[in-house]
Amino acid sequence: MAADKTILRALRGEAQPVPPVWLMRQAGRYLPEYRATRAKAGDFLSLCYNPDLAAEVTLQPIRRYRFDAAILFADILLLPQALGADLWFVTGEGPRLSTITDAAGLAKLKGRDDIHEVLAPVYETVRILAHELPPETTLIGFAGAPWTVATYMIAGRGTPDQGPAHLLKYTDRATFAALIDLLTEATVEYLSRQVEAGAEVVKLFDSWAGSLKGRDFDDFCLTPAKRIIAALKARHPGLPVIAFPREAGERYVGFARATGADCVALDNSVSAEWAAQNVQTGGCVQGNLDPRLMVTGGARLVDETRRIRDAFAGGAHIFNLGHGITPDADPENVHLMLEALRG
Ligand SMILES: Cc1c2[nH]c(c1CCC(=O)O)Cc1[nH]c(c(CCC(=O)O)c1C)Cc1[nH]c(c(CCC(=O)O)c1C)Cc1[nH]c(c(C)c1CCC(=O)O)C2
Repeated sequence: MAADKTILRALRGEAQPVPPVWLMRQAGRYLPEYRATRAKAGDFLSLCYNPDLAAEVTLQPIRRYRFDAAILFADILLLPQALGADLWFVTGEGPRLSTITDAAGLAKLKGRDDIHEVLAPVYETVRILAHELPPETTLIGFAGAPWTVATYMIAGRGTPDQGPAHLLKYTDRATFAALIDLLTEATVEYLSRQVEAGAEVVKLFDSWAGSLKGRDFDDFCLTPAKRIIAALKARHPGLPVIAFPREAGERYVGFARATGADCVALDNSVSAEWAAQNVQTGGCVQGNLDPRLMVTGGARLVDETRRIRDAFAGGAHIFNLGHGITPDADPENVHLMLEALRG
């Protein structure tokens, strides 16, 4: 029965007349019911660590839109916190972390097996969801990819060009590489526990992959993803994995084969027509509608939705945005997109 879920069929490589659909950040500030639950929790991190409320916000977009997948409500920065970094969110600005700038800072972090006490509420959220989701809905667990998580740990915040992480990569390569290794190993443990708790698919978010070029892309995006996917599949045979090397451009070509991912998620900087010819030939793809269309709506949203659906109709495809839906999106536009996709 489970194998008949639309998302799992796509991940096995099946083309479907209407592609399954979910949205990155589908539980988020554009929904009034999310804002109400976050207010009840107090703040974003309290919401992440409250299993009942985190499960509630995960379910909200499923009730409203009947998406084919639910993504666990958590954040990629919970793992650095579990490794011992300080983490807080500044309203209207984003995340802040204590910084890792040298070997001494790295040495203070915990080991890959010492993360589970902090992350236990996340596993509990997964268990609740595995129980509460409609039987046709696939539950996706996730983690940040090592490079993207490292960029936040090194800079202590989001950065436009990931400058501090690139500098550490050149000035103290041993520390930088050791941080990537620790994150690679800890991510395997973290995702493994999510799968044991009931996640059916896992997704690796490498939001800043596009700033790695040449050999750096191989060493710090591709190779860690390959190691994580191989270790997870050894422990959980048949586990489908979605990889999102955002803004990888030409490097999307062959990424699934090189890493062992079952699906590559595309941002909206590549055209669906190009990706159908150059990426989808290697297996399932996910994406790639511009999230701005969820703000502007109208005929353009309808046309672009159908264009992307039709471009990928020859192979396996999971419909999604090219990046997360934004707080200024109109919830009605999600209905408009779903009607265009299914009609
Ligand atoms: C880089 C990154 C982060 N977190 C994540 C990424 C990778 C994907 C991407 O590139 O967007 C991933 C993430 N963050 C969140 C999820 C939950 C699942 C989902 O609905 O997609 C997922 C999968 C919730 C969240 N994570 C965050 C929110 C908004 C917080 C709030 O409610 O105030 C949500 C719903 C906060 C967050 N978390 C992060 C930042 C930079 C911010 C601040 C920016 C912002 O406010 O949008 C780190």
